[in-house]
Amino acid sequence: MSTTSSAPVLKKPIKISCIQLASGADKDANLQHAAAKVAEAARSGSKLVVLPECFNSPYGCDYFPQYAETLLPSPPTREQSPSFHALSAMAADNGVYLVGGSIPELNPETGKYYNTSLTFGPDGGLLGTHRKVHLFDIDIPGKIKFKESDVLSPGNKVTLVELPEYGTIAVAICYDVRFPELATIAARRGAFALVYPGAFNLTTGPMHWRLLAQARAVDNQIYVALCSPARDMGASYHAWGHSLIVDPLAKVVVEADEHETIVQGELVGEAIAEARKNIPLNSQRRFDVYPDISQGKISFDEL
Ligand SMILES: NC(=O)CC(=O)C(=O)O
Repeated sequence: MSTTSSAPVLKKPIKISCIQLASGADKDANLQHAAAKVAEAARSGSKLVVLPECFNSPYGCDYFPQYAETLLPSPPTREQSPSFHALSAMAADNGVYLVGGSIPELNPETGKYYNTSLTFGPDGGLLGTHRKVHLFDIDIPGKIKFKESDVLSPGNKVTLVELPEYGTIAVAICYDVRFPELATIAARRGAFALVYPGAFNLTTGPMHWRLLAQARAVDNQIYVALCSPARDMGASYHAWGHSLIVDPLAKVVVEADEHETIVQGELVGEAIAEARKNIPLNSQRRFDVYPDISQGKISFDEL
């Protein structure tokens, strides 16, 4: 049988905002627009703000090299990464934790590109970096073919980010949501929320976007937030939108349509505790029958 931690995973309520940002090809304009929206979310009381995958560029393999920024050595200069500095300022100016969507990254030493999410604290300091672990390589004939691995390299860590007054969140990106192991490891290591900047599309979005958010929530009895770009039918990739927040019982708290908007919810520790008390999965696991995947050799980006 398993052991259960009785420690609260969320110390006090926190309001989260997922900004379903409308962005285009102009990076500077995207950064300015994101800053205005983060300020709007903060004014409404959110202390945890999330931006979408590739929030400052179009999404697609053709765009990654063109928009890539250099993040290492950290901190990068403004010339190396204008987005790093813009995100740090958005967090500090508004006193919020900011999961800064994702940006294309170039590691100049290896020449490899990544899809990378940066999380900043209310003082503007970098708290965590997640490189998309599972690359979006799919081929659904007649519908969508996408091969991130043509350009990108995968990250190799589970990313847990500590928000000192609140607890720990896990950050991963889009396709990562399809892999329950990563979510379960993060939850068993104490995360109160799984936060995924993501950009599903008009084929996979209606099939799986909400389902996957609810699946990760019900598996792990914690909150799940998915933050998409707004849909732009003039872009080469048509994002599904539908940013949403799901509670620890897998109920959809709020879900957007496809247009630019901010979806918000209050995350409370009692909801996690109650879900886990009423349906006590954590004390019923059978690690004598199957292994505990949260133990053993795991690569963490844990700050
Ligand atoms: N864009 C992604 O990374 C993933 C996606 O669209 C899907 O899994 O579907």
